[in-house]
Amino acid sequence: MPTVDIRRGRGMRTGIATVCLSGTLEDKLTAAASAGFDGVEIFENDLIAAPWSPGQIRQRCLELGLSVDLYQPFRDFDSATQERFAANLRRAEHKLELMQQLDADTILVCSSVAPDAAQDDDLIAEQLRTLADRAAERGLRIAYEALAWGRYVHTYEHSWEIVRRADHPALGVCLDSFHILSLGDDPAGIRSIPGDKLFFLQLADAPRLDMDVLQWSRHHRLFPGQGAFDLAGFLGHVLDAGYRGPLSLEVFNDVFRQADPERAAVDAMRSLLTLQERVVANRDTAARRPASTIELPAAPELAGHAFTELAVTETSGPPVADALAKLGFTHTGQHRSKPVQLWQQGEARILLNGGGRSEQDAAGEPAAAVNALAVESTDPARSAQRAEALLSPVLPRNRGADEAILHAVAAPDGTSVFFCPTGEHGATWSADFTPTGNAADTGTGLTGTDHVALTQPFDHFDEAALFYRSVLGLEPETTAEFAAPFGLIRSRAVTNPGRDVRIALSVTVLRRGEEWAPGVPAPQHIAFGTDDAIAAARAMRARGAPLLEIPGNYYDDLDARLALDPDLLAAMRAHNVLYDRDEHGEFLHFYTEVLGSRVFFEVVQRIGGYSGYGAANAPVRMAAHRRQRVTGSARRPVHT
Ligand SMILES: O=C(O)c1ccc(O)c(O)c1
Ligand SMILES: [Mg+2]
Repeated sequence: MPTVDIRRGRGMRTGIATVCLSGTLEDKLTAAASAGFDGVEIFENDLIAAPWSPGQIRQRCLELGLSVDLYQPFRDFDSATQERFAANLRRAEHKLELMQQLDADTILVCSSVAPDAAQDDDLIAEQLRTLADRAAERGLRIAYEALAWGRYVHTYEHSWEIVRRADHPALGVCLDSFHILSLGDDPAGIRSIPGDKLFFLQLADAPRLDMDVLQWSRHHRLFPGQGAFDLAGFLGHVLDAGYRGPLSLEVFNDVFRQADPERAAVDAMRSLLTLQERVVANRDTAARRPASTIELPAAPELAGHAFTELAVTETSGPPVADALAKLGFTHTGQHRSKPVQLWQQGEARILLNGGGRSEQDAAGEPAAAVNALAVESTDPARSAQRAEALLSPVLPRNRGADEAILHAVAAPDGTSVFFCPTGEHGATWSADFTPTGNAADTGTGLTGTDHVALTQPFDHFDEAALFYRSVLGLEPETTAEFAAPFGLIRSRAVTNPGRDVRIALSVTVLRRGEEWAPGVPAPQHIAFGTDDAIAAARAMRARGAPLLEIPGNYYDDLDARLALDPDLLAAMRAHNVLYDRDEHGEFLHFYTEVLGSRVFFEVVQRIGGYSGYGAANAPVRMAAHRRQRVTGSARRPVHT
């Protein structure tokens, strides 16, 4: 059996197509190398636009430690007409010559989409055999790929049938997970292709979209683990068939094309590391594992939100503290060495860190933002080791003597993620706080933290979803998309199996312009759980909490749609409580106004098995927050 390279202890050889990354060829190669890829697929357009000769590109790749695993694509090769075929063969000779200078031994020929594509298996096989002969003379190989929108050949079964008929040692197939999984083809059939005929493997995930497959492929591909395809199952079949080439990513994505290539390459590498881990986990016996497996520290089980930390300033701190008091929290502790307050109610804990730097945001609002979220881990040190193995920045801690060691990493949006031990809090981080001696408030019925919701930077939404999935071992829930007052929003939550850690990520679907950008920029919120939302709203209102007012139209529509119990509807209307339900249960929730630049709180009551986030109500909330910004705090009088 051919051996598999093991470089840097990272399992199978990895590769990335230059088309995945933004920038010029130089930017792309540097980014691929610094993220630790072994090789690249060079896209023809990137080479044509590069100032270097193919020989110089080869030299640059050598310096960077990258092999050129594939040159691609060669389009519309086969042809029903003799003249066209002769011209294509001439074009191919030029490219084979170039590949020798580039030191790339395999070229990807994709199935024809041309109007004059041959529609005869024997003819295509014969033409490919001719090409394979020419390649073999130079010691090169042809990998034939079925594009999902190929004119005649569009399935991997068909591409293999043609390769089989051609029966040439320099001709094999290129499998691309997107083309196969997008059409709903069963990848199990790959197992019947001889491994030495699998010349190349391209991996891409994608969200499930009901759209033209070419548009889907060219704009919406994602790195493995970011979309809806079962890439681990797919790769399992390919490895079982005996494929021993690199795992190479080929992702066409409009956002990645604009994003920082260094970061995108790290995101890409993280996806391949996690994919290999999942393939190994799918195997029941060691004998069936890939010859070189990666060893990642397994993700320890998580057991709830320990605390969430807000960075506030001298201006934003006092109103946030005042709001917490009116929500029924007690200031129970003061950090021994830092300007940090601990506020608590039930198992809900908020740290107010007065070390926030910027005094104001662009709109003149005093800065207040989530800067850390802390989850309980059954093995915090291993959580941090895993994060590091998955290329996440591990954060240094400047801690005072005797203070708890907290393991922390930076999430893609810069939020610190702390891993705290489970169980008795006194023994660990909370021991860093001196009790204030404040008597615990009777509270307003909040039990703990239900979720933390963070708007992601436009360029990093899919990266963030993969980060929480791979690094923390959380599972993504369904993606929701809704039209909000200031643009389309996409949201996706990740959660642990016990659903006591929930992080809700959202992003604008199109990049926001500068001209019209009202509303709350990049809002963040912390949602607390309760067993009685109406009672909590009533109690908070009585204390003067800055609760968000919801328009009457919303309740009229709820009544029309759902015919709720009139007393419940009246209570929700009186207390600005919103409602949602699904086949599993019901959801009552309400919000505070925005406090400072971007943060607010939510209170949620889950009834039955409801596990969503009331996404349908988010546009109403956003409009209400905008109104609050425009009119100032215009609350209705207190009803108790
Ligand atoms: O979209 C394309 O044209 C295209 C080109 C080369 C590929 O390998 C591919 O999967 C798609
Ligand atoms: Mg492809």
